Amino acid sequence: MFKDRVFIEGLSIITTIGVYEWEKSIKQKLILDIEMAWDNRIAGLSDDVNDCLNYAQISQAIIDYLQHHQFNLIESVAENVAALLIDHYFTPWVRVKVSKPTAVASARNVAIMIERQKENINY
Ligand SMILES: Nc1nc2c(c(=O)[nH]1)N=C([C@H](O)[C@@H](O)CO)CN2
Repeated sequence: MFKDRVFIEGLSIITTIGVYEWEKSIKQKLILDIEMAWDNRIAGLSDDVNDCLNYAQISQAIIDYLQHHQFNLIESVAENVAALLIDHYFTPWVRVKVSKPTAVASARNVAIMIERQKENINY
């Protein structure tokens, strides 16, 4: 099985997110942890940034996307980010964890996680 990965861990984004009415007029912090399948051999041999899955470019794209879209559920955030990574950055498999650390006062964190893959590819 193909094992190479690119990670983005602890990506912090301030955005409008939440189910309740009072949440729709404020901004809250989300933390994203992302794991993307990618063949790192080409970039590892060429040492050329154009050959890699560029975590800096992708981080900025996710920040821009979430600052311009509003969701109720963190599940929807994860689903849309996974689709962005598969459809626009061509990663064949992703794991996306979305944390909303300030959502439950008595919990250190709450989060959901999904794994998605490009259709017809098994990872
Ligand atoms: N599984 C989820 N449960 C809840 C969510 C969510 O996005 N996913 N959201 C809320 C509210 O927005 C909450 O964060 C307000 O504190 C409740 N449960």
